[in-house]
Formats: sequence, structure tokens, C-alpha cells
Amino acid sequence: MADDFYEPLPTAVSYPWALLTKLHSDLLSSPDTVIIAIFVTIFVIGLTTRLFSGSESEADRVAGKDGRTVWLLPYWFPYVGHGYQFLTNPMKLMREARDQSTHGIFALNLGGTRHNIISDPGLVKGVMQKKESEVQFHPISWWIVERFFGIPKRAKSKYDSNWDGLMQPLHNLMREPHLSNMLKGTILGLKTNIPQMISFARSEIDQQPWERFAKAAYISNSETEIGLMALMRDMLGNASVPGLFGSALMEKHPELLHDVYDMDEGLLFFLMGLPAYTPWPGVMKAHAARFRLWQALDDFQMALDATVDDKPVDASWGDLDDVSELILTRHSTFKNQGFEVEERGDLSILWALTVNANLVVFWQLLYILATPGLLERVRAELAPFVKISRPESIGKISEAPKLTIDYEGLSKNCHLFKSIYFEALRLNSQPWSVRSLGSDVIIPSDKKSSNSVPYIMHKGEYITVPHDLHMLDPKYFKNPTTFDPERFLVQKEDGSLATDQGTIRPYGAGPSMCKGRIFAEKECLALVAGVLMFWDIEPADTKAGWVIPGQKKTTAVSLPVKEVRVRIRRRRFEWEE
Ligand code: HEM
Repeated sequence: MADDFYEPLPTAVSYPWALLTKLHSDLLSSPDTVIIAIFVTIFVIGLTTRLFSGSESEADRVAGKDGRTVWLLPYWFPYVGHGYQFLTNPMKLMREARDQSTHGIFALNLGGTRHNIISDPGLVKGVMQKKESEVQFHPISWWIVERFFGIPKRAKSKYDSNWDGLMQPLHNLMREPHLSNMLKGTILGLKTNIPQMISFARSEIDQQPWERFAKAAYISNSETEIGLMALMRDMLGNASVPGLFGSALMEKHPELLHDVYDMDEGLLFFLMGLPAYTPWPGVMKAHAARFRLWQALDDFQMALDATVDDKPVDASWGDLDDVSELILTRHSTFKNQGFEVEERGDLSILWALTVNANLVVFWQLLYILATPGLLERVRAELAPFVKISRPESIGKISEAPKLTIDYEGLSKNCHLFKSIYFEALRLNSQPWSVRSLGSDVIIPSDKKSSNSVPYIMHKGEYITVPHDLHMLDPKYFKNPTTFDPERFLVQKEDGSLATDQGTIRPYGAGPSMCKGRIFAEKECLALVAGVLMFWDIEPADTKAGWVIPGQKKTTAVSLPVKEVRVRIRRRRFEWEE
């Protein structure tokens, strides 16, 4: 029989400990309380981490020099740090931190690694002037090349020993006479394609490839409805890819550009190392696109090998005599230095050539069309440099009018038009420069900058410069999210106008800065100028008028969240009046 009178003797343990033990055993005695216990534990860990994780910027010394440590933003969970907020809304996190930091510099903990984030242009300059042995780009570059472009690991030593040889033709993109040589094909493509941009054909089979991808809808023999983003994106790609890689590659692989876009949308998945079978939307699509791109480019490299060796080449490749100096020089390094076909990384060139510039042209054009009164001013500025001449005609049949574009003249003399290009880049690009630290460093600020404080960072940490953080900073740009066509116009001492890019860095910074930036500027200006002078464009929804869509952030230049449908007609030229 149970002893109803039995009571345990009080134990001698201290009161708080007994209370905690009792609380713990009470909590675990029912399933609901297990859940509560988990939440309480998470809350306690979060609160403790939040209280002790941040660190103020303090005076420090490295290699005999004085400086300050970087302020670390407090976070809620150990190891994860700011990782969750960074993945879900990096700009919100960084904008708020930037606004709280004294000198446009702060640190985040991302998965256990410390990232020093810089937006102050003076400090950015200081970082970019450091030697590669201290502030390193190479390890990051190889990581991207391997993970994103899928270059096999085994090729690393070949890339290490041939890095300069492979980069040289890219540096040539910024030097004459190479630049003009390499631009020739693209400009020729634009001059040919712009007058034929719209076919006014009812049937898809008779439409241009860019019209099909942009979902052209026949309205009449002189008017078409079409998606502006998809149209502009492919118009540039259909000139620049044949311009550098020769015309056969895209003729044989008409889906090539769209495979690049699909692969680009999977950038994060590739960098996270997700395999193709990961059950997550977009992963398989990105892998499949990358696979097809490698197949196309491997075939292309084999055709170049055979041409150089005077061996038979599949007739569909033609004689490949329109492949640019850039691609041929890299091919000769790949071939002569024993790179296997599957190790040759020109996918990176194809990607860099197409993903950013192809979207900038859409934003440039849209801003010009959507801003009241701007189109007329721009057309007046462009008129001396874009000429459209009467076509040859035999009887009633006539060719398309001929277009000539003085692309040098556009860059040198069309200041309003160029200011709009910079403004489109400022508003819609999110270029980042990332470095790892090979030793403890002290980052000085630019002497001209208002901030003269040098900062100390330690070996193993990272420096990340999200240039958009500066490009949208109200301290530097008035009404930073509003399009201002004249933002980059300056008046010279003699009263004439010029364009000044100022402190924006849409092409990144330092030694890794975009090698295609001059090429990009010229092709973007040429396409938009040609289209504006040749075609009349109106919003498809005349009631709603022009609407600038929100931005979907990508690797560097944003996509619109929604396509902009427009109606296009050919302009009437003076000989038709
Ligand atoms: C408006 C269009 C373009 C924009 C906004 C742009 C932007 C960028 C950015 C942000 C970077 C990384 C910079 C860094 O790490 O600091 C980059 C790198 C690069 N871009 Fe561009 N780019 C454009 C067009 C082009 C074109 C047309 C080419 C021609 C092939 C090109 C070739 C390259 C190359 C080769 C690199 C790698 C440079 C290196 O690692 O040394 N880009 N670009």
C-alpha cells in the first residue's frame, strides 16, 4: 500500500538552482512545454548574443601605425551572424548600417567570417590602391570562375601560370587600335539590325529572332506591339556576340543568349555549390543552361583548333574569319599552353559581354521615353551623329533606309545622352568588389576626402564594396532614387557642357574593374541612339502611359519586375514627307 504520509525531505541545494531544475523538469513533462522550452532557449541565446556580439570602433595599431578598428554591427545568433538578413534583403541591412556608421564603413558577420563593408569613396580608393599580396582578388576570382562558370578544378595551375596571357586581350579592350578593331563587328551588327528591328510580320517564322523572344504581336503593316526589355536585351546581344565570337556561333545556337540569362539567374545557387538535382526552383534550369553553353563553346573551340591546324571543319562553322582578335588571341593561348577544350573558360567572356550591357540599354531607353520632353532634346543632340539615308529602290521595291552611327561622336559630344547613360547605371546597377585579406592592413582614406581616419583590418577577413550603397546614398546624391537626366552634366570654365562620372563606380573598382567598360559605353550609346532616331515608341497601354517598373536585383544590372509592352512604328524621314 502506498504510504500517503510520505513526503521527500527538502534537499540542501541552493534555492535558485532548485528553482531552475524544477522549471526545467516541469517544462519537459509535457510536449507543449518542450516547444516552449526550445523557444525560450533560442530567445535567451539570441538576446545574449545580441548584447555581446557588436563591437565599437576603437583606437588600434598595426605595423607601427595608428588607426581604428571597424564597428561591428551586433547580431542575434552566433555563427549565422547577419547571414539571414544579408540573404533576404542585403540592401536594407547595409543601408541601415551605413546610415548609422560615422565614416561609411562597418563590419558584418556572415556565417562566421567578418566582412568589412565600405561605402565611403575615399576609403574605397584606399582599398583599391593596396597591393594584391595584402588585399587579394585572385582567390575570389578563382572561386567564382570554378563555382559559377564551372571550370574544372584540375585546370587551376594552368590558369595560374597563364593568367597574364589570358587577361592581356581583355586589357586591349581599353586600348586603340584594338578597341576599334573589336568594336567593328558590333557596330556593323547594330547598323544592319536596327533598321530591320521590326519586321511587321504576322507569322513568327518571318519575324526576327529578337522579335520572337520579345513576344511581338502584329498590329498592322506599320505597327507592332512588343516587350521593350526583351527586345533591347536581344538587340544588343545579337550584335555583340557575333561581333566578338563571329556570326556562326549564334547562327548554330540561336538560344545562346537566353541560356546566358538563365545561367545568370542561378548565380547564387552555383556559388552555394547546389548540384543540378537540388529540388529548388531555378537550380536545374541554371545548370541545364550552363551545360548547353559549355557544349556550344566546346564545339566552337574545336572548330577554331581545326581551322588553325588546317584540318577539315564542319561546313556550318563557315571559315570563322569574323572571329575577333580578343577571342583568337585567347584561343591561341589556350591551345598553345595545353588547355583541354573543356578547360577553356570563354564562357566568362560571353557572360561579361552580355549580362550587364544588354539590360542597361533597356533602362536608358525607357528613361528617355518616359520623361516628358526629354526625347526631343536627346534627338536634337544625336542628330549630327546618327544619319539615316534614303534607301536604294528598284521600281516599287526598296531596301530599308541606311543607318550610320558615329559612335565616337556620341561619346565625345552628346553630353546629355551620356549623362543619362551614367544615371541609368547609377540607378540600376549593383556592382560589388570583394577582396580577401592576406595580412593585417591599414586602409588610409583618400587625402581629398572629408574623412581622414585610417582603418585597421585583420588577415582572414574580407572587404566588400557594394558600390550601389554609395551610388544611392542621399549624402552624395540628391533624391537618390529619382531619375535626373542632367545629374552628371557639368559646366566647364568656358561655359560649355561636359559629362563627369563623379564618384559612381558602376564598373567596380581597382585591378578587377570591368575591362569592357569603354566597349560597353560605346555599344550602349550606339544602340539606343540608333533606335531613338529610327523608331517611334509609345506605351502599349495608352491610358496608363509610361510606367517605370520596379527592379529585380541580379548580379550587376537589374531586370524590371514586369516587362514594359510598347508599340513601335518606323519614323517618317524627310524624303517621305
Ligand atoms: C554597362 C555594362 C557593364 C557593366 C555595368 C559591367 C560591370 C562590371 C563589374 C561590376 C565588374 C566587376 C568589377 C570588380 O570586381 O570590381 C566587371 C568585370 C568585368 N567585365 Fe564588365 N561590365 C559591363 C560590360 C562589359 C562588357 C561589354 C565586357 C566585354 C567583354 C565586360 C568585360 C568584363 C571583364 C572581362 C571583367 C573582369 C575583369 C577582371 O576580373 O579583371 N564587361 N564588369
